[in-house]
Amino acid sequence: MGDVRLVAKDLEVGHGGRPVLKQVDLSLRAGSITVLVGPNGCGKSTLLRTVAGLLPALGGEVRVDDAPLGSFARRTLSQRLAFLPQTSQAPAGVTVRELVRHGRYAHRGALARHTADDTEAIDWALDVTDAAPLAERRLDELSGGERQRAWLAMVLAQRAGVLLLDEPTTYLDMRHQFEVLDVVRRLAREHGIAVGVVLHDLMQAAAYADDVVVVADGGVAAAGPAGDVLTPEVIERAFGLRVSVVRDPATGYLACFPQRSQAPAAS
Ligand SMILES: Nc1ncnc2c1ncn2[C@@H]1O[C@H](COP(=O)(O)OP(=O)(O)OP(=O)(O)O)[C@@H](O)[C@H]1O
Repeated sequence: MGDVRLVAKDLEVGHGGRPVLKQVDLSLRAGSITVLVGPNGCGKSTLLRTVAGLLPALGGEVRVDDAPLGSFARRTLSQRLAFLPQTSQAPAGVTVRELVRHGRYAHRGALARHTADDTEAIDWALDVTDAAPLAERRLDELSGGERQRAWLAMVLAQRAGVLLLDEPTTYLDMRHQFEVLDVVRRLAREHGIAVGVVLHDLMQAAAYADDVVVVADGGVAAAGPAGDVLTPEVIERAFGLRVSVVRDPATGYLACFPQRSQAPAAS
């Protein structure tokens, strides 16, 4: 198992001093994907934004590469940790390459000249997200899936060891959802990035997670390896939904199926 890149201990998160989640422990390891799941409004985004340093913690601590989150200046933190929020806005008319170049501001500042390192990081980020053919296209002319790959390329160009993604598959069709998650898995496996990702779809969580954190009822309801955590009991407790969990013999991936009260119509 890879080194711990980000750790949260006894973390309390919330808004305006009002707690949403308490006693959260979380570890993100190099080369590993940790998926946060939980019902709507349970606090997944609040947790991710707090560990990204965008919301103040109400209690407990977050450490990145073994240093307190608060000890980093914004730019040095961006070199270690990249965060892609649920929705992002770009200036009108910006091209994909210009957007991805923004990811390098963490390293160079907005006004500094670009170096060969920057060009290499931008080309790598475009390449690994299959966004290179889109590089000169305007972001506002792309499909939702193409645009999402461009945003992902932008955060990758930061070349951070920790990648936090808040529902990166929203608005994507099934093929593009899996394409984006395949890219994320490749980043973890081949580049040793520690990934923390919020996903709504339990099928995707089961297929891509090394570890799962189930957030519900004001805290962490269960956490650990996907195969241990994604059980019918845990899912029913957290989501109020009865499911069957099976392992696909062809791929070895876990899959969750809702149990319906009515049998499917005969074909
Ligand atoms: N900026 C804010 N100010 C005050 N309360 C907020 C703010 N953002 C979120 N909340 C509240 O915090 C709680 C957790 O919201 P959060 O967005 O973290 O949940 P979530 O699990 O990510 O939800 P979803 O699955 O619907 O995206 C909710 O009760 C929400 O209303």
